[in-house]
Amino acid sequence: MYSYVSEKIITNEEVEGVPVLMLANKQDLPNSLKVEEIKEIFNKIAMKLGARDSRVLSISALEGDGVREAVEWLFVRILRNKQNRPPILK
Ligand SMILES: Nc1nc2c(ncn2[C@@H]2O[C@H](COP(=O)(O)OP(=O)(O)OP(=O)(O)O)[C@@H](O)[C@H]2O)c(=O)[nH]1
Repeated sequence: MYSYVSEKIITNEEVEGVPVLMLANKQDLPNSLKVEEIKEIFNKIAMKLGARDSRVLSISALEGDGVREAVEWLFVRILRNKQNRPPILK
């Protein structure tokens, strides 16, 4: 169900070309879904995204692990987006 919904959202033509960052949170918990398992689910969706820039990162919001890397990944894409996808003024 979850992957069906996220697939419907990120393959929608209105978000075509928009980078996708999937965060595998709660990695500090022993029973959390591991990043490899999440990648397995996500890779099936990523195939439908073609050349879309996408990444799965392991984080723990509680302990802060991986948060900086995630924010930096987004920061770089936001800067690029400003040049490549300027806002449509209505
Ligand atoms: N152990 C751990 N707990 C976390 C982490 N991130 C969030 N939580 C806890 O998960 C609970 C739900 O967090 P919310 O921010 O409300 O997230 P949510 O999307 O509403 O709920 P979830 O489905 O649990 O993600 C809170 O008690 C958070 O403290 C994490 O990285 N590690």
